[in-house]
Amino acid sequence: MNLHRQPIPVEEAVQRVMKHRPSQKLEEVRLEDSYGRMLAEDIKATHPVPPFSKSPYDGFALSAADTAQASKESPARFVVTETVAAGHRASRPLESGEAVRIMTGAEIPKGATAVAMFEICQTDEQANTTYMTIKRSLEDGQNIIGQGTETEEGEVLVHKGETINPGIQAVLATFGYANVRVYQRPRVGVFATGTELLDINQPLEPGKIRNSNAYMILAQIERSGAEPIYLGKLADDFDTCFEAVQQALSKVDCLITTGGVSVGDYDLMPDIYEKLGADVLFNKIAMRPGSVTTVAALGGQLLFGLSGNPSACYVGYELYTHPFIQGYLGNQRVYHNVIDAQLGADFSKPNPFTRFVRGFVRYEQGKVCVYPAGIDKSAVVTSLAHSNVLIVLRGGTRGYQRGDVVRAILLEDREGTETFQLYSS
Ligand SMILES: Nc1nc2c(c(=O)[nH]1)N[C@H]1C(S)=C(S)[C@@H](COP(=O)(O)OP(=O)(O)OC[C@H]3O[C@@H](n4cnc5c(N)ncnc54)[C@H](O)[C@@H]3O)O[C@H]1N2
Ligand code: MOO
Ligand SMILES: [Mg+2]
Repeated sequence: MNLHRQPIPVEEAVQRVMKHRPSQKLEEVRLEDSYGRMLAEDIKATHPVPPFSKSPYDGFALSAADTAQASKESPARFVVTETVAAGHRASRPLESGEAVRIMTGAEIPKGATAVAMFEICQTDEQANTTYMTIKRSLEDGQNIIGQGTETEEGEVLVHKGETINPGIQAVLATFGYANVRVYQRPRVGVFATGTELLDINQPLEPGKIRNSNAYMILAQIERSGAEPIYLGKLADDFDTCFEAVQQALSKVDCLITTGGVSVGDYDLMPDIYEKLGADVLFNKIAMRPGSVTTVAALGGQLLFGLSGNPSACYVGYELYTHPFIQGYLGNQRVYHNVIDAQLGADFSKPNPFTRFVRGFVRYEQGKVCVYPAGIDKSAVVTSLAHSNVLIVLRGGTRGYQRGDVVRAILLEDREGTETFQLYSS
């Protein structure tokens, strides 16, 4: 066991991971299963929108020229020839002096150049004929949504690499994309290691704790847009762990383990990487928490050895595993977005290494503030419950005061950013 590991800067660790940027695979999914997936094709308008000129109101379609002289004193009078509901078409073109009763969304009949809303029209019946009178003039094109006025055929509306949101799903449906090409979600395996771990449905026993990290990581993987595969928990026994890890590699795109990466007698991951012949990219980072986060590469696959301490595990995932997963997903903006924000509370602990404080955002009188979410210790789990940012406190600083401007990494923002920038400058 090498007790003297050389810590590398966070940026360097991120770079070493991203050098292994994976290639993407495509698949087709049904439109109803596409929410949150990343588009692998540009989406073009396959027809104009709207595909035909239509009425935006319930009213009467008529020729605007017929209303040119209409006034209170001498209203224009029309014969109502028929009623056209949405989904139907007029039986014949309109002639001068005729109006068609038309409903919102129905196609404008030939010969009509405007629509008068019901509210400005009067109707009356005479000898089985319905008449409509109007006391004001209309302009050509008034109250008509013209064919193609929203979008012309051939226009690229959504680009490859965009994440499908409800609006994109509506656009896809508009153009009849029953299936859509997206980037495959990588299958990310998760093992929790530790003889002390109980399943979540087991009662507490002396010296044991429930396995919380696995469930946290499964949700983090989901939040990153990948497919989590829970592979179970492993006792700290070398042969068991080695076999399990080796076998898992053939079933997943990349593998996360939690626990066993430090220098303890039962921290087995370093020896497992060695026996696998994996290339350890780093095993010590100048950061808190998560300094022992270890990443190894084996034949194009990455093995993320996250810490067992819950907060360290959480931070290690967001800094290193999240951007790597974005690579699989075809996302150009692989890193979490960052903002400058005011620190909402004093943070008096000195920061020998760059510190990633789990916190949350508040908007206060137009200002964006970030607050530490609770006890700032690597071994703490409860403060994670209210965390949606990592507050970045520079290494080599003696503490921060409320009101200081700090950087915060946004964990729940979907936008992302192309460059990894920990500090403003
Ligand atoms: N002599 C040294 N000791 C330690 C060092 C060091 O540099 N020298 N580093 C400390 C730091 S920093 C951290 S962080 C931890 C990292 O430990 P490991 O990643 O090896 O993790 P374990 O030892 O397996 O477990 C640590 C802690 O976390 C709990 N744990 C583990 N798995 C889970 C789980 N799935 N759910 C909930 N909690 C879990 C475990 O019970 C331990 O309490 O090492 C320090 N030691
Ligand atoms: O990796 Mo430990 O969390 O640095 O405290
Ligand atoms: Mg340990």
